Parts: sequence; structure tokens; C-alpha cells
Amino acid sequence: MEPVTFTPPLYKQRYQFVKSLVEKHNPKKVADLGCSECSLLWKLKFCSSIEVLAGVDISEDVMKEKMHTLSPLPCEYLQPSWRSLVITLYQGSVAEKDPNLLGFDMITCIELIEHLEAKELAAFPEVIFGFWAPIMVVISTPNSEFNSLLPGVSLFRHLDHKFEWNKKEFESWALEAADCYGYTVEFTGVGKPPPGAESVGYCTQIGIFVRNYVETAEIVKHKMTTNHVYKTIFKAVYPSLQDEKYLQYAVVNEVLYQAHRIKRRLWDSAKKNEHNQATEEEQRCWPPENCVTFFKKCDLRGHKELAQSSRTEPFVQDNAVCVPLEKLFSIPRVKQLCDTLGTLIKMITGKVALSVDGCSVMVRIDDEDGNG
Ligand SMILES: C[S@@+](CC[C@H](N)C(=O)[O-])C[C@H]1O[C@@H](n2cnc3c(N)ncnc32)[C@H](O)[C@@H]1O
Ligand SMILES: [Mg+2]
Repeated sequence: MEPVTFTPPLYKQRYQFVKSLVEKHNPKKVADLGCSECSLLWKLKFCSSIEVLAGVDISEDVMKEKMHTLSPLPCEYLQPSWRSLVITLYQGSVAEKDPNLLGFDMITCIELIEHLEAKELAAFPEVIFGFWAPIMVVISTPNSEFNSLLPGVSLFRHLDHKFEWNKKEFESWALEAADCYGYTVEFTGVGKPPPGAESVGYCTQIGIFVRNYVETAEIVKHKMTTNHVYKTIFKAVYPSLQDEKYLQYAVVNEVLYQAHRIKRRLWDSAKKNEHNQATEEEQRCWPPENCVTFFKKCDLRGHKELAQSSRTEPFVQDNAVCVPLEKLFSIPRVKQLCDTLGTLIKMITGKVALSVDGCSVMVRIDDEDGNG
């Protein structure tokens, strides 16, 4: 039979499998064990349900190679999202208990277990299912029955593999662990066998374990007292609108943008109106030089929005267009950020120029408007 190759490559199919599972179950806290160069973590950081993402690997060097890809991007500071996200990388062994991984919804171990020494593999079920006890565990490992179909594989697929299991071996290990620690397990995989070799099964075999009991807060609290053995080598706290500092920054930016947009609209409409009414001579030297005088000279009552009588419509006062806060608060994006008018006032006070009565944002009418 022809050697089998995969499109997309098998490692990408494994990552996609995990990502789809995350999108289906919406876990908030996800950890990846044996995270290596953090490729799966990078893919998972875009899953909107995740607020806490952690990676563990025995090798600090391999994690450090690409851990910078897990840092927030400049655009994430410019336009923070509502979601909070903290990504942490730990150096340590999955054969050791560390309280940092308690309380997780999902823990993934993609192509990890076959790299564990016999002693580590023996300790691993107690650590992951007994101690960390996440709601869901995903474990993938090579299916040795598929090896004869792969090009250039003699004994194992990788020099560092300590073993490779056939379907029966993996299933009996998984079923024993599930039974011992109160989980149920289902088997699936990625990398379909070619037609005629269906009995071989998937190239990568996967066990999905689901905890079948509820862990009490007291038990978690007690486990939290265990000594920390992992070393934190990276931590990124993403900017989030749940943090008042970023929320205020977003509100001030939005309010200034909207107030300037309203002023610009008024200027354009006043200009158009005046231009239509101007004599031919006046139109020749258009626009007028002094825009403050011009704004005032305009028939303000002719523009509904310029009517000073209404507290919800913009008006001209001294050298500024005043945009009432109520007007700004009626803009969906502002409302979405502030929730109440009181919050809007609190967020912009001291950051944005307000009218004497504190009810309007003032946007100066500058000479440059004359060219607008
Ligand atoms: C084949 S790589 C896994 C790659 C990664 N999960 C992926 O799918 O792209 C196995 C990783 O397990 C790590 N590893 C081996 N023994 C470990 C242990 N006892 N504890 C934690 N990580 C371990 C290795 O350093 C290596 O990065
Ligand atoms: Mg491997």
C-alpha cells in the first residue's frame, strides 16, 4: 500500500480538533500540557470563551523560543475587548502536582504521554485526574497500528518516544484511569486511514475524558495549600474593558471622536446652507476666512441641531460647539461602553473639556475649520 501523507498536516488537524472542542464546550480556563513551542496555545488565545490559558512544559528553552507570540498585539491595546485574558507559562513536570492548574475546565495533552519516562507515566493519572481534576481532559498519542502506512517509520515515529501504543493498549490505559478517578472516556482521532485499511484506525488516537462528579469548593481550597513546584516563566495580562483604566481610555476616545464628528457635520451643513444663500461674489471667495464668526453668522435657528433651546442637540457657544452628554450617550457605541449617563460623566470628567454647567462636551472651533 502507498505511504500515507496528510493534508492539512496531522499536527494542524490535532490543533483544529482541540479548537473545535473548545468552541463546542466554551471552557473559561484551559491548560495545555507539554505545550512545547506554544503553537496550540497561540491558536486557542483567539477562542472567545477562554479567560485563563496556561501552558506547562519540562523544557523552559523550548517554550521561550516562541512565547513572545502569546503577548498582546498593539491593536489589542488600541481596541481592548470586553473579554479578560491571562496567559501563563510554567516550567515543570506533569508528573508533579502544582496548585496553579487547579480549577481548570479543560486540560489538553497533545502528543505528550509517549514522551514520558515509565515513572512519570505512572504518576501522571493521579496528578491530572486525581489532583487537578479538570472537567474535561483531552489526550492524544500515536496509534502504532498506523505506523506501517507512514513513510520512513521503523520502530517509533520520533526518537524521543518512550513507547507507542496500539488502540487496545491506549484504550485499556485510558479506561483504567477514567474508572479509577471518576471520569468517563470516549475514543476518537484524527488522520483517517486510506480506503481498504479502515481497521487500522486513526493515525493519532484521542481520548476525551469527562469528569462525572462535582468537585466541592472545600476540596479545591484544601488542594490549593499544596506547595508550588512550577516556575512561572511568562505571564501576559491582556488589556480588557473590564479593567477601569482601559474602559476609561476607550470611553474618552469614543466621546472625543463622536463630538468631533458631530462638530464636523454641523460645519459642513452650515457651510452648505450659507453657500446656497450667498451671492455670486461671496461664493467666489468661499469658504469664509474666520470660521468662528461664520458659525455665529449662520442662521443657527435654521439648523435644527444648532437650536440652543434643546439640551439634547448641539449648539454653538463662544468659540466652541457644545455637544450635550445626552446626545453622546444616545450613540449606541457610547451606551454600550458606559451603561449609564452617570458612568459616562464619571469616565470623562477631568479628561475632556466640558461646558460650565458640565452638561456638554466642548469642541473648539479652530481656524482650520475654515479649510474644511
Ligand atoms: C512532541 S512534544 C508536544 C508538542 C505539542 N503538544 C504539540 O502538539 O505541538 C512533547 C513535549 O512534551 C514535553 N515534555 C516531556 N516530558 C515532560 C514532562 N514530564 N512534563 C512536561 N512536559 C514534558 C517536551 O519537552 C515536549 O515539548
Ligand atoms: Mg510525539
